Amino acid sequence: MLPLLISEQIREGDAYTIANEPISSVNLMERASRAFVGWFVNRFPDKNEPITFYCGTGNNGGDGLAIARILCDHHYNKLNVVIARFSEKSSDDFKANYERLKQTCVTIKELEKGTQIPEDNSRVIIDALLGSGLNKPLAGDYARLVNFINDLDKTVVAVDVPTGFFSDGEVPQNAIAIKAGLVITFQQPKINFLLPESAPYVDCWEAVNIGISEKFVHSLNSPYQFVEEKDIRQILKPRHHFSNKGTYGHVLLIAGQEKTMGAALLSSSAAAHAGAGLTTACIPESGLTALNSYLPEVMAITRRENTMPQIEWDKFSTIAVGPGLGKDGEALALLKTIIKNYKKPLVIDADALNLLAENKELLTMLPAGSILTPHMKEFDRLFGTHSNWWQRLQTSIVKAKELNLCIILKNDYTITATPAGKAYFNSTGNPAMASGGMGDVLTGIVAALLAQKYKPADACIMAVYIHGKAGDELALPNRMNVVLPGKLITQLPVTMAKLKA
Ligand SMILES: NC(=O)C1=CN([C@@H]2O[C@H](COP(=O)(O)OP(=O)(O)OC[C@H]3O[C@@H](n4cnc5c(N)ncnc54)[C@H](OP(=O)(O)O)[C@@H]3O)[C@@H](O)[C@H]2O)[C@@H](O)CC1
Ligand SMILES: [K+]
Repeated sequence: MLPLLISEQIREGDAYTIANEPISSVNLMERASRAFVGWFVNRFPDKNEPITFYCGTGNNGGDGLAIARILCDHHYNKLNVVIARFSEKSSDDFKANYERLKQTCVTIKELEKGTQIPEDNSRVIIDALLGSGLNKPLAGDYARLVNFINDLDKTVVAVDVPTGFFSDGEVPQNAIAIKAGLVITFQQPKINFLLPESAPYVDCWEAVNIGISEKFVHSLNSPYQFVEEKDIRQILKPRHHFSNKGTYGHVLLIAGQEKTMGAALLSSSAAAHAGAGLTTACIPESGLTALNSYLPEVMAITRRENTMPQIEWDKFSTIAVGPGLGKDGEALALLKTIIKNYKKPLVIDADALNLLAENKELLTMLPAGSILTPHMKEFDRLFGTHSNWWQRLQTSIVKAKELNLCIILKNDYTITATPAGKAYFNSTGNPAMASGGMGDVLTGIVAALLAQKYKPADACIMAVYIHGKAGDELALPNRMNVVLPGKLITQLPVTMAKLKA
């Protein structure tokens, strides 16, 4: 896992690396700037393209000056630097890089407080005004310059963080900040890049390694973690010879109503495709023909109106409840019966989450290690309204701990909060997956992995990753606009096999 740090910890990591590698501060800046350039030259290979750098006088500005010099060494020949002298202070590494840049043929302009901003005819803009040192919203000259740059409507590449955008903590609504087409960020994505508030400011980002001490970073034991493919490869177990269907557990999905049988079919199919040894669906009697024809692999327990279904609780390795279940009195009675009789972790999704939201006392009665899979609205119904995602992130951590549950908060970079107080950000998935039924598929995968004896936190992290990865494998190479859930399900065995290879 890649630990994600808040800006104060990022500064500590820089300082630790400087003191213990050891490396001088200006050489660390040089390393960061070279890492930036390494990525930049691949994306912007045209050396005749006019590029303007807007640099502040702190270390972010110092990076900007160093990047301009290094690009000049690479024979980029239309480089202009504008230094925003809005503060009396300048950092030592800024000063050192200013002296170095003066030795090159890069044009340097100085922009004083309150003076007119010069015309800009560049094609590409590098934003190196402010980085992770931001400590208040932009105002005055900074705000004026940032609005000017945004109005130019050019391709903007931000160094480390778009100027004015807070790396962590609550992002003020309508904040004035650079709208970057690309952010080349140092060492780790900043936590707020992974939350929806970043959408207007960060079109895409790339994290480049600058050699910050990994030992130190891990010692901070950050609650925020970024899940990468290597982490999933480590957890995923191979299927062995001489194993049989019993080895991989029995999932029971309690789902569907007459008009929402699709949700039951998708979640059951996903469980079977994600490797559950046996899958049973508890569905309304009217859905039996659909189940038998669509999914001959899946067994059925049928539900009749005003009758509680007969369930042999001990038979099942895990139970998932909710997709298409409805929120009527019968659904509530069924949910209560499940909670009363079943003592292993449950997976709770969709309508079952809304039933919990309306009957909050049930939340504290769920078996330890149970998994909730809310999207934003379901999350707020359960835990109260939130005005931003930073708050939601904090609540997910607090509630997962307090209730001894895992919470999968669905979004781009879906967050899994665990009872151990961690929040894992997923790194797979794409907008083509924004389609009805995708959540039902995820529920089926989570249940299948629980049945295969993965610990609840691992089952969540893996399911979310695999779900997104299957969507990426379908959508990205084929440039698909939409990936339908049924299609994604058939990709699951392929994706899982690749991850085990
Ligand atoms: N440390 C390292 O070794 C490495 C660092 N690296 C680079 O350093 C960057 C962080 O640099 P930084 O700490 O100097 O802060 P930076 O973002 O340039 O801001 C400068 C100053 O601006 C001020 N300020 C804040 N908010 C403001 C506002 N709203 N309006 C006006 N002023 C405002 C505030 O000063 P203050 O107001 O507190 O006096 C702040 O100190 C990081 O993003 C990365 O690019 C890399 O080279 C890797 C190695
Ligand atoms: K910046």
